[in-house]
This record gives sequence, C-alpha cells and structure tokens, in this order.
Amino acid sequence: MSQKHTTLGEFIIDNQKHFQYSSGELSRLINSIRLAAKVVNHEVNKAGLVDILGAVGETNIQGEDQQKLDVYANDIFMQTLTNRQIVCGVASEEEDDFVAIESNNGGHNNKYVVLIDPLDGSSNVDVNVSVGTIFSIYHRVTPIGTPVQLEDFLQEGTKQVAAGYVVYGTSTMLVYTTGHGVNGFTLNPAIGTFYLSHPNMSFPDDGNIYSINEGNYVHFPQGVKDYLKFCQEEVDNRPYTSRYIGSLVSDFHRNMIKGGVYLYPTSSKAPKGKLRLLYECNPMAFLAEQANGVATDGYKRIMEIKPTELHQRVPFFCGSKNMVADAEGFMAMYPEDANY
Ligand SMILES: O=P(O)(O)OC[C@H]1O[C@](O)(COP(=O)(O)O)[C@@H](O)[C@@H]1O
Ligand SMILES: [Mg+2]
Ligand SMILES: [Mg+2]
Repeated sequence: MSQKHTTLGEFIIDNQKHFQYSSGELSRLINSIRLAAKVVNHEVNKAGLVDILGAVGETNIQGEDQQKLDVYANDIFMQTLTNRQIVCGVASEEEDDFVAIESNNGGHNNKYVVLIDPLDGSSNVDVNVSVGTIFSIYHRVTPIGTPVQLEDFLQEGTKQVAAGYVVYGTSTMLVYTTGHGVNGFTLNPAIGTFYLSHPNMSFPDDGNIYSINEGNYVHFPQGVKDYLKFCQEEVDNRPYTSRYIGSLVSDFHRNMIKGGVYLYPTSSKAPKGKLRLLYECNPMAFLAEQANGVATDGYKRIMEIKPTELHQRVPFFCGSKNMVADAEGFMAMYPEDANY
C-alpha cells in the first residue's frame, strides 16, 4: 500500500510501538482527538450557515471575548475526552481551572492529562480565515487512582508524550508528534477519513518569511525592532517576506513547510507576551523541535520553562533554526529583556 493511502488510524496502530507506556491508551486518546476534530471541522466548514459566528457575550479567564466557536469547540473536545474515559483531567484555554475526569467506576484510573486550545485564531473565525485546535498530552505525575492535581498540568514541555494541532483551512489537517518526528494527515471530507499526506514534516534550516503583528512595533523590545530592521534590509536574500495570518497554527504550518519564523514577543501592551505556555507554546515547541525547528522565548528553550500557572503567557520565537538564532542574536544585546 503506498504511503498516500495510510489512514491516521492505521498509522497510530503501526506506530504504537514507539509509545513509552504502550498500552493502547495513547492511541485511543489520539483517536478521540481525531473524532472531536472531525465534529468541529463539520461546524467550521458551514460556519456562515449556522448560528456559530460572533461572540457569546462573555469573557474567558484570559479576559478575551469568547467566540461562539471557542465555546462550541471546547464543549466538543471536553465531551469527547470525557466520554471516552481515557484522561484523568483536561485543562483548556476556555476553562478557568483544570477539569478532573472520573473514570466510569468513579475512580481516577486514567494516566493522561490533556491541555488544549480548542479554537486557535479566534479573531479569524468570523472572516473565514483558517483557524485551528492545539493539544498537548502528558502522563500524570500524581498516583493513578487519586484525583488529578494542578501539578499534573504544570509540567515542563520536555515531559510531553504527544502534541499536535488541527488546522481548519483550505483543507483540514491533523499534524502531531509522539517524539518520533512530525506527520501530517489530510481529511478526505467525502468519507471522513484522515490520510497521511505529509510524512516526516521538517522546517528548512533557513527561510525568507517572518510572521509578527507589526502593528505592535512601537511596543516591541529593542531586540525585536532591530531584528525586524534586519529582516527588511536589502542584503543577501533579504528583505524577507512578511506573512501574518493571525492564527498561530496556520502561521506555524506555513513556516514549517516553506521556512520562516513566527514571533510573538513581549510588548508594553502584553508584558509577558500573549501566547499561553501550556496549550499553545509547549505543544508547538515540541512539534518544532521534532521537525528540525527551534522554539524559545528569545533567550531560552520554551520546553525547559517550569510552568507556575495554568494560563501563564510567555514570549514566543519559533521556526527555522537559523532564523530564530538571528532573532536571538539581537535579543542577546539587551539581556535585561530576558526578565519578562
Ligand atoms: O491579534 P494578535 O494580537 O496579533 O494575536 C494573534 C495571535 O493570537 C492568537 O489568536 C491567540 O490564540 P487564540 O485565538 O486561541 O486566543 C494566535 O492564534 C495568534 O497568533
Ligand atoms: Mg490560541
Ligand atoms: Mg483559542
């Protein structure tokens, strides 16, 4: 069977041998995420026809206006993960606190926790621009059989057993890693099956695309301003091309395929950056590193940051390794900005 026809389900089974604690639970967990992604995809694809556009009129713990699709996607992933009895807890961008999930017999026998950004790129929902879902999976650290605790979620990114995203774009893709490279699967909507379309995805070492919201330029640290000047100079293969979709998943996906760097630094508006360490930066960092890329906060490796809060934010520099290194070179000239 040529690689093009390998389904996600077959790939998961074939690759189960890689899983650290191989008992099939992680396979079932990824299968559940696949199922929830298909349900959300179905709604996203007809967003203009159903009452799913616009805000719900409430703000989440981030202080952001929750979009109807944020809430819908959150409900679908929470229900699917709860019903399938494979996780002992979930933390979500749309939930104030982590949610403990009891197993059928009222126990706490499951060993995985999931951290999720149910709908990434919320500002693009109403304008038909690609959005995504991001997930990160850890083995719990507290004893199985006991209720899940905050410490099960506040683990360094290096402890992730799997991470991935779904991009709801011109096509719908699920891209994930279990620490053995990064593979992308495209949904055939006619039959509702994901097929392996992008095996062994990898960031080129270099690229000529930079992704940053330049509208915040005046608020950026000097190192970022210097790097942007560097990107826009007429030297060698520069000026680079500026591309910014405003959905982390979509900007990351493009940069992984074409070569590029995504930056969401601190700014006087967002003194710690905007993106959330646990369910945006850590999973994308795991994917980046598994795909020959790099992810830092401008100074140090994202995945070595010891989390202290569920919804903490960090600056994010991610993409082709030589481009991130260039950006870090400019940040290094201002060591005081490492203390955000
Ligand atoms: O509008 P800004 O400030 O440029 O922020 C865009 C960034 O914020 C995000 O939308 C944050 O994610 P959510 O939509 O999940 O809150 C990223 O996807 C995106 O890269
Ligand atoms: Mg997000
Ligand atoms: Mg979100």
